[in-house]
Amino acid sequence: MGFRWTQGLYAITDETLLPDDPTLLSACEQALQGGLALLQYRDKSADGPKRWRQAQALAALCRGYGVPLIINDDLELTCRLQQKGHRHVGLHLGQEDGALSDARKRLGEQVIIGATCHDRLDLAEQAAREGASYLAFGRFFTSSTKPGAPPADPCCLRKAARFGLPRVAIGGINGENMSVVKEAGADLIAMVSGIFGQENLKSCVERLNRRLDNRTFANDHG
Ligand SMILES: Cc1ncc(COP(=O)(O)OP(=O)(O)O)c(N)n1
Ligand SMILES: Cc1nc(C(=O)O)sc1CCOP(=O)(O)O
Ligand SMILES: [Mg+2]
Repeated sequence: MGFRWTQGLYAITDETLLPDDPTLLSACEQALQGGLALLQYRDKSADGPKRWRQAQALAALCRGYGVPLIINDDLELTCRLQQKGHRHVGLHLGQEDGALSDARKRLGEQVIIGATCHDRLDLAEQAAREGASYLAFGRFFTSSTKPGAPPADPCCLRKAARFGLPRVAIGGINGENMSVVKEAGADLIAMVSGIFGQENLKSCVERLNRRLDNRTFANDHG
């Protein structure tokens, strides 16, 4: 199965917006129907059994849509899914989440591993050297999901083109402001509340995709 994941919308789950299994799975399925490049499972709780159950369900769901599932923070969970045969599962690591080089050794060369770089090119350079598959920059706008994330200027996206890796923009992005990061060079647009905080998720994601593809940012009210 081939996955084309290097451009487009990157939806990230949130345990407050999607508090139980049916809500989580139904919302993710609708978003996948609308067209995602990547889906990230982000659950900051310490409930291991819940995380394992939900991650397995999302991995099965994503496989049906040909979309990679990225696990936030948790190398062990990613390894367990890999051992279960889920070859389309990857990992996202922040600066406090363990060494990217160790994760790359454990997971192998083919697995998608993303790295948080804030707005720092030195962190991006290190992540690229250690084998990152994509580089994530942000936060670009005020984020209700993670208000304390350090702010970033969109110009870091353009400068990061030198690493030759897909660039992810994150933080407070929605249909109204995503043109700013897209025009600055973002390949993937990551959203929590810009997707999972909305109604009618399939049509919401379709609308976001139309805006991205057609670059009809200012006039698209559809
Ligand atoms: C695509 C993407 N970019 C950045 C982050 C943030 O990761 P991190 O800094 O580790 O913060 P937490 O998400 O763990 O709170 C991300 N998860 N995904
Ligand atoms: C998880 C996360 N990381 C960020 C960073 O800047 O590294 S901002 C963020 C929250 C993104 O949620 P929303 O799209 O609702 O703002
Ligand atoms: Mg993290």
